[in-house]
Amino acid sequence: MSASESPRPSGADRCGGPAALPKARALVEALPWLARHRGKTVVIKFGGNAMVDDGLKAAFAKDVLFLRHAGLHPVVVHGGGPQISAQLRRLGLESRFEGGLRVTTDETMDVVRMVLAGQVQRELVGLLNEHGPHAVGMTGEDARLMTAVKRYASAGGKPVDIGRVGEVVHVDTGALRALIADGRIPVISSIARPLDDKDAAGGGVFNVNADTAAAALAAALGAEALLILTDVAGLYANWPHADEVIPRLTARELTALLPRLASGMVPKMEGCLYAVTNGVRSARIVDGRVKHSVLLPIFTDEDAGTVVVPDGADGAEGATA
Ligand SMILES: Nc1ncnc2c1ncn2[C@@H]1O[C@H](COP(=O)(O)OP(=O)(O)O)[C@@H](O)[C@H]1O
Ligand SMILES: CC(=O)N[C@@H](CCC(=O)OP(=O)(O)O)C(=O)O
Repeated sequence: MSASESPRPSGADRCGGPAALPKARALVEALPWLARHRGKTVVIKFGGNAMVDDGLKAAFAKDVLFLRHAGLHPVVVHGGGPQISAQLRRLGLESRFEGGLRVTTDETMDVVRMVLAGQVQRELVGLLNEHGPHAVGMTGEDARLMTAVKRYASAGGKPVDIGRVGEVVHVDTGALRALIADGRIPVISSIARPLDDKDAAGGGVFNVNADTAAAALAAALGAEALLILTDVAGLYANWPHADEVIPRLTARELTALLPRLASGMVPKMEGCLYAVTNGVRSARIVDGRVKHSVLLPIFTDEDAGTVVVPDGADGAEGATA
């Protein structure tokens, strides 16, 4: 059939047919959220466990770019625990954790820095920059972004020395804000510069848990939201029974729950609590195994994972990312 003989398409066909309607509806539904979040900063922590699949990584990069093109300012903080452990294994070195924190010798720290800044961060920057000159990688060492003091783990109420593990005590957002203002997407590795010259001797740095780093950055930036992507659907009420995800917690409710939580979730929920008690409007644990899990809580009023809100926040759930 020649073009002149083609039947005249119906109105619906010309618009992509009835199958396209849900797409159009989704776009229209996103409109109020687009207006609401425009110009706001969102810190997204991409956990090492959610980062094991290439398809998920590519989808994550697209989501982050979508946020950027929708006028938000995404800041990515990445993990890499499993990737560090794999590299240590290859080198014949052991991985040991105390209270969810890696025991970090000087030798371990070299591997942590190499894997986080040299491998995981590079890969994410590369994926984001496949679509344009958007992403810039940094560690907490760059422009003194994060300064830390030595952190101890706790066992039976006693402090345990876990080596070169740091607790962020100061964030200098200058370079980060300049990148954001320039429309770039910062991709940050959780390594910090020591406050004390003695810890910094010989170029020493600290290994910071990536959830903790993301929370410190979200608070320092006055972010609208902190999203933590991990490998579970949210915070389960009766762990290890993965039956019921807690949809929403206030800061006070989370404070009461924290002493009963198991290790993987402790730095995440502590980070959420820190963020919402230091100016961030909402902090959410999201299932990073689900493609486009970043977009749903920001652009729809779908319940996703577990959201933590400051005490006294109204019930307007969709208003929180
Ligand atoms: N109450 C809970 N709800 C959900 N997951 C929990 C809970 N308590 C402990 N976990 C564990 O925390 C893990 C997530 O933390 P982690 O392994 O450090 O992930 P990531 O690499 O994303 O930081 C989950 O896979 C789960 O095994
Ligand atoms: C002190 C400490 O434990 N640091 C972490 C840093 C990476 C991290 O936090 O990665 P995930 O988010 O993937 O767990 C580590 O060495 O594994």
